[in-house]
Amino acid sequence: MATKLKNLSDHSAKNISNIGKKKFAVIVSEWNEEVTESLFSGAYQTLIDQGAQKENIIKHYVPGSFELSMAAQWLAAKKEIDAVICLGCVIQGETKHFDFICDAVAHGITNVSLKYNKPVIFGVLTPNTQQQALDRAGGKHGNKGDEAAITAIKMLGLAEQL
Ligand SMILES: Nc1c(NC[C@H](O)[C@H](O)[C@H](O)CO)[nH]c(=O)[nH]c1=O
Ligand SMILES: CC(=O)[C@@H](O)COP(=O)(O)O
Repeated sequence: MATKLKNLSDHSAKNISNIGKKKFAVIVSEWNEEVTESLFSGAYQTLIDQGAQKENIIKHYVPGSFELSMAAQWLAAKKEIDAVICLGCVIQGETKHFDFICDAVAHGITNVSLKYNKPVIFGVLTPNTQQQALDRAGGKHGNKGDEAAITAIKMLGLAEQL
C-alpha cells in the first residue's frame, strides 16, 4: 500500500509487549538533517510512549545514509543492544547516486539484522523531492520515525514469542 493511502503514524498499541528493559540504538544520518531530526523525534517519542526508558534509547549520528549499515553493524554487535533503528533521508538528485545509496543501505541494513539475529529497522526515506520527505517526517503522511519505532517493538515482541 502506498504511503499516501495510509498514515505512517497509525499503529495498534495492543500488539506491543512491555519494552521497559529493552535497549535501542537509534542511528541518524546528518544529510537532510531537518528531515532526519524530525524522524528521530517521532521515533524517540513513540518509543517513550510505548514504555521504553529514556536511558535505554542511545542516539548516534553518521555522515550520510550510506554509513548507516556500518554503524548498525558496530551497534548490533553489542550484546546490550536489543534493536537498532536506522533513520535517513535520501533525496533523488540529477544522477544515479540516489539509486546506489538506496540499494546499498537497504541491503546493508538487511545483512546486519540477519548477521546479528536482531531487529535492524530501515527507517530511511527515499523521496523524489524535499516536500515528499517533509510529508513523511511529521507531515500529512505521518512520521516514518514513528513507524520505525513501532516496527522495532513489534519485532522484539515476535522474537520473544518464537
Ligand atoms: N545525497 C544524499 C546522501 N549522500 C551521502 C552518502 O550517504 C554518503 O555519506 C557519501 O556517499 C559518502 O559515503 N546521503 C543521504 O543520506 N541523503 C542524500 O540525499
Ligand atoms: C542522493 C544523492 O546523493 C544526491 O543528493 C546527489 O545529487 P546528484 O545526483 O544531483 O549529484
